[in-house]
Amino acid sequence: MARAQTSLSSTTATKKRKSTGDIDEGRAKQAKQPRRTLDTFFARQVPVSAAPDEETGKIEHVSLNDEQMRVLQMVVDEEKNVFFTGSAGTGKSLLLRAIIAALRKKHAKKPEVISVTASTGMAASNIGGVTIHSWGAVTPGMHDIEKLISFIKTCRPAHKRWKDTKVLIIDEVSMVDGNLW
Ligand SMILES: Nc1ncnc2c1ncn2[C@@H]1O[C@H](COP(=O)(O)OP(=O)(O)OP(=O)(O)O)[C@@H](O)[C@H]1O
Repeated sequence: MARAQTSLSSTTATKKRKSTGDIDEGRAKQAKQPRRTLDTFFARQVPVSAAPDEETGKIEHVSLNDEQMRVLQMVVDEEKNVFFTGSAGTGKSLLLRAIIAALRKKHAKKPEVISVTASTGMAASNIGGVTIHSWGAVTPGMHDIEKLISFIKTCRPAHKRWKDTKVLIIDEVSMVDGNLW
């Protein structure tokens, strides 16, 4: 329900912006800001990496809810293998951006240990990453794992990425071939 309202208001804002200019542009900007409740006002703020359509370099700070914060801790502090999912609009993308920001901060001296990928180009561009296939020289449809590994070894940049990476993020992982992962 909340998600439906969010997309409805942003669609309306876009239409209005075309016809009436500055005032509605301001409203559209306001609508994009997350709402702050009393609880979130006192909660710990964490940085999130900027969404690709936002100004570059801008670091936004948000208050994660308890569940989001727990997942962030499991990934960043406890270094666990985590699969998180949820219904539309439950805050997965925002959490992922917070995780990426926290990992980049933690591994600031060795940025190559973090790889940000997704199963599709669209999902990858939303988090400032690349497709898992181009990142890892993974040939779609190649089901023979031994062959695939031999192929990856011939592709030096991809092979290096596989070896250097300590944290591999895959957004929309459910769309990745189940034989591979
Ligand atoms: N902790 C939070 N504080 C404030 N706003 C939040 C928080 N978590 C999520 N939101 C807001 O809720 C909206 C939906 O979040 P988000 O896009 O991350 O959900 P999602 O689960 O990725 O949705 P979808 O599956 O549809 O892509 C966004 O506007 C986001 O800014």
